[in-house]
Amino acid sequence: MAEAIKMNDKGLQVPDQPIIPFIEGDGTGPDIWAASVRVFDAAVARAYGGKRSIAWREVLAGEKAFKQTGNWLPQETLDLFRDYLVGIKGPLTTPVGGGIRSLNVALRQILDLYTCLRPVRYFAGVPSPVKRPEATDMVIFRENTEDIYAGIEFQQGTEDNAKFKKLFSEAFPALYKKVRFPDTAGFGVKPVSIEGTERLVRAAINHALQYKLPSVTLVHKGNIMKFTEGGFRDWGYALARKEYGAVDLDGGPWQVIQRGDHKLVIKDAIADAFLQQILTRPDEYSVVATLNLNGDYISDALAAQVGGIGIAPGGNINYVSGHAIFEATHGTAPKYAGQDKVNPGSVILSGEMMFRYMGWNEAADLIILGMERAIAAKTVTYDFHRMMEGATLKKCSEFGDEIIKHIQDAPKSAA
Ligand SMILES: NC(=O)C1=CN([C@@H]2O[C@H](COP(=O)(O)OP(=O)(O)OC[C@H]3O[C@@H](n4cnc5c(N)ncnc54)[C@H](OP(=O)(O)O)[C@@H]3O)[C@@H](O)[C@H]2O)C=CC1
Ligand SMILES: O=C(O)CCC(=O)C(=O)O
Ligand SMILES: [Mg+2]
Repeated sequence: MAEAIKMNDKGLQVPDQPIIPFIEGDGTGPDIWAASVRVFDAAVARAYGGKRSIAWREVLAGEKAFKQTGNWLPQETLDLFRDYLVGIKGPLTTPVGGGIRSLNVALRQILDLYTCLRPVRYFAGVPSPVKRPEATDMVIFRENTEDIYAGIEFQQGTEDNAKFKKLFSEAFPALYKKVRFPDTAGFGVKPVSIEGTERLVRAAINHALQYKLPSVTLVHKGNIMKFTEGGFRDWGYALARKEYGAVDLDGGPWQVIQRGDHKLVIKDAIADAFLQQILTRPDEYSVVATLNLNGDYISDALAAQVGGIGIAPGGNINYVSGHAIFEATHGTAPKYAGQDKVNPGSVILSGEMMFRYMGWNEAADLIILGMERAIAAKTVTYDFHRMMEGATLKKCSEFGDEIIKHIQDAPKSAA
């Protein structure tokens, strides 16, 4: 019988037939979802021989929701993600400038999915713009509910903007003088809190300790934004000391947490320098904990480094409530919509993360195996094909078929 995944004090409780809500997504989302769901079902069937299966439940958001219900993000969608705890989604469009605010960001904020977890690893054979792509092996923990992404903005020329300026100029005249062109300025507010920082940094340190990784780097622009990004750095270090017994390394500010023979270094880097060092010295970084906007930029940059956004997965997770929605790092790639062309790899690997989160490691391992073998055989979508010598071009659906073939051919021991 299909049932909901639950969370209790022992952790996530996953039945053999969990109901998993999914959003198809806008643009290339439907093509990608069609290929991905077949891979998920094939991996589960091969791993558990019918003992386990997923009861997929479509929920609406974005253009499809608007067409069918007149609402971009129906309440029912939020209710079902809340009730079923774990879900997966395709990308959703956000217009630039005016129009609706991001539905992707709204889902994260409404469900309080405070960590955007984006692992970045290299698959052998993937074409990359750097000389040693295998040296990049990082896990990004991007804060998902605060920062300039909170959407607190006052549009230039509006009544609210005028009201905000009046309050601001009266309360903080000296600061207001710093606004170079006050008459024509839009304003944004950047909230960054101790609680928001602590829960994100805690998730990053827990991950590094669980997998015995060498370092957690707090990435910020705290030299300029002292009380937001600087706060993030200071509160991160303070949390490591308070909750994990971190001690200063060579007089600080870097720290070390010792757990048996595992030495975890807590360090920090200023975001601009970090962005050049991930290219020049990627092996010096492992777990990265950062604020919302930095994390957005860093995710796409690191994805490109290991071969592109076509295989960049992610998950939005609340480790306390258990709620999680997995999704690709990329967007809707609208110019390719309906062409059965783009790489479904990011959503397929987001599903792999989802299975691992559910404790279905056998299905997750098979997805990795299928992906590795499809790439090694050079049967790839256009994004890899255009940079690979001697590759065979596959459509989005065909790349899914290739992965399924390798999953079904996998030796019993792999399943
Ligand atoms: N979480 C979400 O749902 C996200 C939604 N968005 C939204 O998506 C929309 C489009 O954003 P945009 O800035 O164009 O960024 P996109 O990530 O959608 O696309 C940018 C480029 O990345 C490449 N790309 C993206 N997806 C794939 C894929 N599956 N396989 C291969 N290549 C891929 C393509 O490169 P090339 O041209 O070289 O082929 C594409 O033109 C916007 O409305 C944005 O707000 C953006 C990010 C995340
Ligand atoms: O919500 C969007 O449209 C963009 C979000 C984004 O780029 C991201 O989460 O990486
Ligand atoms: Mg992004």
